[in-house]
Amino acid sequence: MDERDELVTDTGGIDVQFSDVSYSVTVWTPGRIFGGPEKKQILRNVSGTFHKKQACAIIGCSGSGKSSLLNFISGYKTCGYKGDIIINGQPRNRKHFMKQLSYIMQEDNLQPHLTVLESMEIASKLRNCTVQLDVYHKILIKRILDNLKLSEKENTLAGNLSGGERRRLSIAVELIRNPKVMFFDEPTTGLDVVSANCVVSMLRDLANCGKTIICTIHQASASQLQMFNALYILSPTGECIYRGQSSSLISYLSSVGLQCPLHHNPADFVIEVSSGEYGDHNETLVKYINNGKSNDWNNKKSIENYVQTQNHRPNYSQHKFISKFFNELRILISRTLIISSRDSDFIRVRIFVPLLMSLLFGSVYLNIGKSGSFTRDNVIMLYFSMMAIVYLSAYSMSIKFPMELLLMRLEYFNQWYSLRSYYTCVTLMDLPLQIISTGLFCIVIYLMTGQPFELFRFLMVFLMLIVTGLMSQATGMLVAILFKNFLINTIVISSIILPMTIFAGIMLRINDTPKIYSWIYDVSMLKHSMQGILHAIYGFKRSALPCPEDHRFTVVAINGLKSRSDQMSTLFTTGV
Ligand SMILES: Nc1ncnc2c1ncn2[C@@H]1O[C@H](COP(=O)(O)OP(=O)(O)OP(=O)(O)O)[C@@H](O)[C@H]1O
Repeated sequence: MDERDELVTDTGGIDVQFSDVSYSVTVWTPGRIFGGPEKKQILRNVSGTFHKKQACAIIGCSGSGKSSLLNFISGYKTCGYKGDIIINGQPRNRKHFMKQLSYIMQEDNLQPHLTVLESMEIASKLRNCTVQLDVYHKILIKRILDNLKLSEKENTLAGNLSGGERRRLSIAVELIRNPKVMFFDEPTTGLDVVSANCVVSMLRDLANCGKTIICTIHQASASQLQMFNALYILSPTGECIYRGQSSSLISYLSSVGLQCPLHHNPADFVIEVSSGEYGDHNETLVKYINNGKSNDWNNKKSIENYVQTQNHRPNYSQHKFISKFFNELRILISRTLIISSRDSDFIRVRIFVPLLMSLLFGSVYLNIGKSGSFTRDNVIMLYFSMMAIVYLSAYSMSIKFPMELLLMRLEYFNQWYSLRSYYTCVTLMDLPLQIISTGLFCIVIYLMTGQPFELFRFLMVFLMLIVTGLMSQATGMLVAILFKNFLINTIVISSIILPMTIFAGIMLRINDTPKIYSWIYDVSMLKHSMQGILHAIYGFKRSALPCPEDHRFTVVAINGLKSRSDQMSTLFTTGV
């Protein structure tokens, strides 16, 4: 079978079954004397099945646990959950299942600085692991855009699309991968009725193509409700009060004595019932549907009908996802280059802020390095220059990275690329920026403050600053990954760097440090960087610096001294 045949052949759908799913979280209760954690049950032993070729909506009032259920079934979250997930009759293999699903969340998984067509092409390149798309894949992209009514917006930036168009583009980029199961978290929230109807009708079309569509809906109109094949309704206490066909909902409620008023939206009515507006019926309903285990209201016949109509619907491809590191890397790098060329504010700040800082330092400490009488000030200037690089590098990464982390998490969860390719791309793409900004900073400082005019000394100082900057960036990235929050990142970064400034050998002399802390000097990157910079400036048999008579010390090159510690202590203890 050639690739084209494979792309138009439906390889069978997926039934997703879950049983006795519970989810509890730890909450802090202020009512208790000293507060303290308490377990709050969000989902209570719910069960059910989402069938292939069906679009199923999970509905319920706000906070009933719809997103929590979706997160667990998709495998996006597992912590705090109990229960079994069965895929086509077999226990779920999460890794394997992830390759067959797409999760489209409320937040767009879109790069705002890419056009609609670019977003589709990059998604297709990553999916096919190719840097060049062939005619067939271009046609496939056109077909998906036509189906989702986005063809006219091909050249519009994703960030400039309307809410409904963005939602449709989020779905379009995922369709490139042709997943068998698609999860949507509130795809209609924030859309007007027409756009919401358009999205729901598209979900139904996708189900008719053979996919399993599972989505949470916050507020559904009666007409939208009818477009779904099946409904799964949660009570405010996280139990199932209905599971079955959307068309059977009214009969189901009647069978327990609840008459939906004429002209009343059944979705609104069932939510009102679950909230207790017509008395407490939840217990009866949960028992009646056996907390989702009962299959009585699911009409299999209607499912078969959709199977028969699927050939008349657009068919999205099934293709093996083969991840090739270098191709992924090339595609990610080209994507980053396009985005950077359109969003250059961050790059400009990264280059111009260090440049301005170096001009300020340079003008304050003008030609200070030429005179032996200012050696101490020169050492302090070099120390502050290094600290400027440390702070700029650590903060730039810790603040920029969390912004990308959410998108990366979604793309990675949806199997767009491997983490290895992503992190390699981030590091490689930032390296030239780091080199340029540190290079400009170093050139200005070095020349303005009158450091020795020797290329090898300059290159050594430059290298020390680059290495220190990269280490600070790595620290910033680590903190960003661990805490994922700008405010916490800022505090944590400060509390890591500030104590390190003490152990750089400048603020506190090594010999004066209590023995218990002396090991910190061995692991302090600032101390090693500072030592390297001072060696570059004053070491390597540098001749004596001119020093006026009235100064007590004539500064000599320290290279002649026997050991590194002698050199350092000479520098610091002579008051230089
Ligand atoms: N990690 C958590 N810690 C504390 N509470 C949580 C946590 N995760 C979820 N919850 C709580 O669980 C309840 C269900 O959350 P969930 O997002 O699943 O509801 P939902 O039905 O999707 O709500 P909505 O329709 O408003 O989006 C909410 O009350 C939420 O505050």
